[in-house]
Order: sequence, then C-alpha cells, then structure tokens
Amino acid sequence: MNKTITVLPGDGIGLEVVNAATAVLDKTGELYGHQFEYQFADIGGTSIDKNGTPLPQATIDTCLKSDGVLLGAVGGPKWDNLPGSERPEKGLLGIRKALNLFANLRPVTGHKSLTDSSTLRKEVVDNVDLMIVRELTGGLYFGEPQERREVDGEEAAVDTLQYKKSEIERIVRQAFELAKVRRKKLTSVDKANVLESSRLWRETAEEISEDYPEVELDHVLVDNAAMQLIRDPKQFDVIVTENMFGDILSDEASMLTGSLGMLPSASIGSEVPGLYEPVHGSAPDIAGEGKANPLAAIASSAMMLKYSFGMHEEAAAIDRAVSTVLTDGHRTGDIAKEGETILSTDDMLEKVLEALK
Ligand SMILES: NC(=O)c1ccc[n+]([C@@H]2O[C@H](COP(=O)([O-])OP(=O)(O)OC[C@H]3O[C@@H](n4cnc5c(N)ncnc54)[C@H](O)[C@@H]3O)[C@@H](O)[C@H]2O)c1
Ligand SMILES: CC(C)[C@H](C(=O)O)[C@@H](O)C(=O)O
Ligand SMILES: [Mg+2]
Repeated sequence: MNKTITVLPGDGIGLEVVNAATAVLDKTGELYGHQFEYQFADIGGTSIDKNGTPLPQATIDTCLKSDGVLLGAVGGPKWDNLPGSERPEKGLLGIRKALNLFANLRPVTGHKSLTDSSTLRKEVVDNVDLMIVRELTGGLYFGEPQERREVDGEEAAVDTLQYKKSEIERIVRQAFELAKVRRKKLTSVDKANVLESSRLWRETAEEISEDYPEVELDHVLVDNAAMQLIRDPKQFDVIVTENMFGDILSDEASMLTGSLGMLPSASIGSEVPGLYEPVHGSAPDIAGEGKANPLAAIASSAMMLKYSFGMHEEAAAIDRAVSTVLTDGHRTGDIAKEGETILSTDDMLEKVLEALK
C-alpha cells in the first residue's frame, strides 16, 4: 500500500520523537511492502515564529489531503507569555477541531519489565491494560464564552463547560464499541454530584448502554477515579470521560507504565485522517539533548497503522519490537533505574529497529 502521512513535528522534543517514529514506519514499510510518503507542515511555536500563527491554513489543507497525521508536541517557555488565543497550544486545539477528531484513545499498557522502575507496587501495576477514551473537541477547552470580564468591580475570568447531547452520544458510543472487543467493561467518569454537564453525560451513557447489553457500564466520580487508578488500575477496562478529566487522568495513568514518555494516543473522528501523537508535551527541560524517550511516538505510529490504515499485523510488529527492547532492558533516562545504562533517543530508536522483524 502507498500512504501519505502529514508530519507535524511542532516544538521541543516533538521533532526528535517524530523522527524516530518515521524511521520505524519506514522500516515497517520495507518489511511488509508498503510505501510511506511524508509531507511536513508547521504547527505550534515554531509556526508562530515562521508564519505568525500556530496553525496556518496550509497545515490544515495538507493534513486533509493525507491518509494520516503524526504529531510531535507543541509549546514551550519561549511562547508562554503570549495571550491565550495566540499560544502554540491553540494550534493543537485548532487542528483537532478542524479535523473533527472527537475521540482520543489513550491506551495504558504496562510492560512487566518496567514495573520495577515504577513508584507503585509491582503487583498493582504489572501488565496493566486499560484504555482511556477522552472526548477531544468539546467541554471547557472549546466552550464559549472564554473571556476576562469584570465581576463585582474586579477582574474575573470565565471558561464555559458545555456539551451537546450529540457530542456525548458519539464519544460514549465509540467507547462502547472499544469495550465490546476488549473485556466488556466501560467506566464513565464524571462529576455528576456537582456539574450539570456531567448529569447529562451520565444520563446519555445510560441511554446508549441499552444498545450494548453485553458491556457492563458503571459510573465513577472523577476524584474517586483518580484515586482508584492508583489503588487498583486493573479494575478498569475502558474509561470514557470528558475532555479535561481525560487530559488529567491520562497523565496520571501514564505513571502506571513508568513514564509519560511511554503513552501513545490516537485522535480519530468520523472521517479520515486520524491524528496520532504521544500524550506527552514538548518537554522543554530535556529538549535538544537527545534524552527524549521515543517509545510513545513510535507506539503512536503503530496506532496509525492499526486505526487509519487497517495494518494490524504491522502495528503488532511495532508493539512487539517495543516490548522486546524493554524486556531486553534498554532504557532512556525517564524509565531507567539507578545504575542502569541510559540510552539516547537515537540509540533507543536503533534498538527498536533491530528488534523489528
Ligand atoms: N500534545 C502536546 O503537544 C502537549 C502535551 C502536553 C503538554 N504540552 C505542552 O508542552 C509544554 C511543556 O509542558 P509540561 O512540561 O507540562 O509537560 P511535558 O509532557 O512536556 O513534560 C512533563 C515532564 O515529563 C518529561 N517528559 C515528557 N515527555 C518525555 C519523553 N518523551 N521522554 C522523557 N521525558 C519526557 C519532561 O521532561 C518533563 O519533566 C507546555 O507548553 C505544554 O502546553 C503539549
Ligand atoms: C497541550 C494541551 C493543549 C494538550 C491538551 O490538554 O489536550 C495536552 O496536554 C494533551 O494532553 O494533548
Ligand atoms: Mg495533556
């Protein structure tokens, strides 16, 4: 197969990790007889510097013309003092909205050989396998108004948490579909004891559940969910939740795998192309030093093969290669224990390429 992939390196370690991901895609293509062609486009802070905007129309057009999008990360201290509407992060939110990528799948997969470096007890996290389904184009991130105003004679700020029923329906349905082919357990996470949007969310999830009698649905309040993820993560199969709760819970859950540098994601909508990106950010503290763990980006490229191109065998080969390098004890700094040899981003990539068969 021939596939065109738009690559959006973005900022900080974004470029370092997408380079690793495309190298793995190329090797996979060689092994399985596929040709991946890349078109690079600007996003985030580097795009602000170059084009005066974090998301040029040309980037959206390029993405729309491709079969899949691979993104590194956006943001960094250089742009931190810009007004909210001009920040690098607006580019990321903009591309998610422009491609209508309402479902963000964040699998949390524990590798047995890594749990020693986890701060959590081994028996709690060994082989953890859950999927966070985060709603990605609604909620607080996009609600209007989002503004400063005067309240009681002083400065105030407003963000709006709004969900239309149809937005809840489609993400919950997506989560049920995933749960149906996994362990058939769906946990909907909300704050229905306080928020009206959560009460609509919970009612809607109950309604949709009638179409999925084989899947067990339960509801957990978000504060409890945050605690349960640490106490007993293996009780979860699929978690579905609104945009900001999903953002926070997925960073928390990443530590069950040992590092934020391990967590991939797929952002998908009803139309192609999907966008694939590691869950982590631009990591300004290590950017440019060759220290970034490329495994989240590499695993994100495997998700692209699976979800956008239907290349299941090829995706499994990449996941296996990642498992092999971990089992063989290869470690970047974020997942190394004291005394272990620390590999650079490029060295880790080499290990994955060697393991890819
Ligand atoms: N998807 C994205 O583009 C995305 C996601 C999160 C944060 N951000 C942006 O990134 C910038 C920095 O945010 P932050 O510091 O809060 O979060 P971050 O995810 O960039 O970094 C948090 C910590 O994790 C470490 N880390 C992250 N990825 C790593 C990797 N692959 N290998 C090794 N260590 C890794 C970093 O070194 C840092 O110590 C901000 O501008 C933020 O808005 C972007
Ligand atoms: C950078 C930021 C806008 C983004 C988000 O909150 O969605 C990031 O944290 C993520 O998890 O992808
Ligand atoms: Mg986040």
